[in-house]
Amino acid sequence: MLISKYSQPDFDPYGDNQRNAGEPGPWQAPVATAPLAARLQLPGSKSLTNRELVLAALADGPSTLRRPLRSRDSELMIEALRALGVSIEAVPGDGAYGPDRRITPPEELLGGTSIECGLAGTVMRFMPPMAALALGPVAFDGDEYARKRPMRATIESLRSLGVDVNDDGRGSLPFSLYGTGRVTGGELEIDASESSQFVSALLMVAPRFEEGLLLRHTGDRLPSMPHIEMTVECLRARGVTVESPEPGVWKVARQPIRARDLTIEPDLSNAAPFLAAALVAGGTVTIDDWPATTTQVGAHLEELLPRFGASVTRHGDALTVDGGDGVRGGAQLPGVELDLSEGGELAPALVALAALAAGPSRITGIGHLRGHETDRLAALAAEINGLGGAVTELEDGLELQPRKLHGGPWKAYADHRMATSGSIIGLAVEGVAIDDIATTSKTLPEFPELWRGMLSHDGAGSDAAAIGSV
Ligand SMILES: O=C(O)C1=C[C@@H](OP(=O)(O)O)[C@@H](O)[C@H](O)C1
Ligand SMILES: C=C(OP(=O)(O)O)C(=O)O
Repeated sequence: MLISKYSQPDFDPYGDNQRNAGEPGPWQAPVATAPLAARLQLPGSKSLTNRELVLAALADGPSTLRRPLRSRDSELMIEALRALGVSIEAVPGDGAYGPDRRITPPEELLGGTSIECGLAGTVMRFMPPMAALALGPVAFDGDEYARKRPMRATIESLRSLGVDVNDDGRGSLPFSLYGTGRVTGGELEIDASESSQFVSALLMVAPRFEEGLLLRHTGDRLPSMPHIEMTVECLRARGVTVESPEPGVWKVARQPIRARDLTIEPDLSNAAPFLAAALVAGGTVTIDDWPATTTQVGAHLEELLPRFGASVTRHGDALTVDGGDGVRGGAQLPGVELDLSEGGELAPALVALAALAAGPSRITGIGHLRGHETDRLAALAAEINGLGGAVTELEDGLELQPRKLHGGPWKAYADHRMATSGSIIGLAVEGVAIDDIATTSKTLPEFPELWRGMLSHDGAGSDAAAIGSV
């Protein structure tokens, strides 16, 4: 299978975020030495950026995305769409984190190409149904671990829709399909219990199927429902009618997807480690441009962080988390019982807090995290236990007993959220050495500098200054 090397003419995700932020060896997670008084502006949402790129590419005219995310996952999506003939230009914007994007759909999507998915779930799940609308063969592959992420629902659903898919039967990357320029659509049953992205992917292209789509999820659970609601909202904002006659069933008729100019919200899931930091270091962390209403699951942090003792307030469009004295200042975080089936993406940050808590915790509903960038349940248990923790893996979650942690190596497993999870623990535990902080470039290449910036705006003298201001 021909797979092009990951390349971006106008962006080097590792440029100013060299492996371990320019430091030789592992990245020494900085310890908090004073309460925080930090204010941050975060780059755009990965989930919104990659949905809007896809929808813009399928729309009835050009769209502009303002303040889109610029990270490995979004650049992989841009390259994937370009490979199918979509024109995506960088246009000047007001963002500190990169240019805006003008997306012009082609007359006809073209195959005869290969798509590099990296480790991006959104690319490996969203692109194949779209590629089925292209004319010609399209091959898909990704990073080593990407070949372990579940893809069976994608492969089987395309086959059920009559698409010619070539794979080795393992239900994972690599595989290829042969697009004929059209998909009939109609009724389809899928088991999306391993990832909501299977549903989102089909709903986004369904308006372009000849007969639309009546999609029924057959599995016994469906994780990350807010991400499906996000997909439905993005479609509705482009004039597409999506009906859900009953839970787990969606109906989309053939109809145009409208072109649209829009501003991408900041990534609220990437806000999680920064907001969690207030509970560890003590003091306050404020995130600017927090949307008044949003489909992003990061909005649940407003209810989740108070479970660990934080107080959360909003002033205009800023959200502030006050962590009081913080673990550093002697605060005892309570243990928690959480079902995170809706917000698995938030689990690595919240598990880090639970590992620093004074009481036991049980975090469940996240069995599907075994199919994320790495097996996050195994990875979190191994790394926290390596620092002296007492974490037990459950079938669908983790149980944590309170322990005093010590410093030591922390493996990121090429998982951005493992890297940021270790950074949270490192705020309170001296000597946490993260092997690959550069892996944060998957969704937040600026993480190391924003993290250090947050710590330099502490309550010990400096004013709460904006970090990453636009
Ligand atoms: O559609 C999306 O943008 C996402 C859906 C979720 O995937 P899962 O349903 O596989 O958890 C989430 O965890 C992932 O980070 C992004
Ligand atoms: C699961 C995640 O990513 P992906 O979009 O690659 O599935 C994540 O960002 O937590």
